[in-house]
Amino acid sequence: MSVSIEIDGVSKTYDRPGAPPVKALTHTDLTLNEGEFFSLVGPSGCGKSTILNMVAGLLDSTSGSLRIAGSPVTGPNPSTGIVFQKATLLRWLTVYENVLLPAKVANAISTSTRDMADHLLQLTGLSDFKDRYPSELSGGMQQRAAIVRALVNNPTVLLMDEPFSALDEFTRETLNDELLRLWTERPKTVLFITHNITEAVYLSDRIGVMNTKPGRLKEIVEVKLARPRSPELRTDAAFYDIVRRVRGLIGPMHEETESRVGAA
Ligand SMILES: Nc1ncnc2c1ncn2[C@@H]1O[C@H](COP(=O)(O)OP(=O)(O)OP(=O)(O)O)[C@@H](O)[C@H]1O
Repeated sequence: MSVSIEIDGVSKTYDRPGAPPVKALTHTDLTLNEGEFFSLVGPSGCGKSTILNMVAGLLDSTSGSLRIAGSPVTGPNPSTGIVFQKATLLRWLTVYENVLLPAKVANAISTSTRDMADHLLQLTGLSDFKDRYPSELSGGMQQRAAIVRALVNNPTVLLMDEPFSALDEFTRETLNDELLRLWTERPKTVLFITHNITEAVYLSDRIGVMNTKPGRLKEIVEVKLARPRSPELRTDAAFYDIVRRVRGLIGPMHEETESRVGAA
């Protein structure tokens, strides 16, 4: 199995003018294999987004190195797709124009890009909405469009920072299944951040459990559950064993974080 993302001795301290620096992440080593679905969970402020933003090339590390497919991360990379908690669609563009935007910016719109956009819009049930504007879509539909936009260039790496946390439980579970379908159809390495432990277990091959003060990777839990996964899995005893294990590793602080996020 080839290595996809390498995080090697990475730490991050945020310098703040006129205020003490914030040590967000201590020495962290993590390797993701090609095609792996890997989630990061942990209490608020443990450095999950900091790791994702460094892998995305949006943030420099203070020390250590990050590589994707063997090449150092030096900035945003067209072969890395990113989905954030908010869909960040441009409100003056239609859904179709939004999903084609990264290809347009990269000057790479071709028949195959359009075919890919059409295919992904169909897979996510958005075909009939492609000429609508973001404000005409529900939150779940907007997030589907953001996922299609991230996948249109067929990136080798997909980074997702709490992509479903603003959605209701039913929509979240539906999108979990859609995401797994898309990932199975075109395998890619996924780094996924969530506060929802059942979501992490349902989606992932492995889960990195982080701790705070200072932010660090505490343990990696393997999710040895067969694929393809389907909703019944959520009531399976083996599934719940893993959920309990991850919850136990995070500790009681997480209950507070989960309810805060749930209430948001
Ligand atoms: N630009 C910044 N300047 C200063 N401190 C920052 C900055 N960004 C993040 N931090 C701090 O770094 C630490 C890690 O933040 P980060 O957002 O990576 O955590 P997280 O685990 O993703 O949190 P959450 O689950 O709440 O999104 C926190 O203490 C946060 O306050």
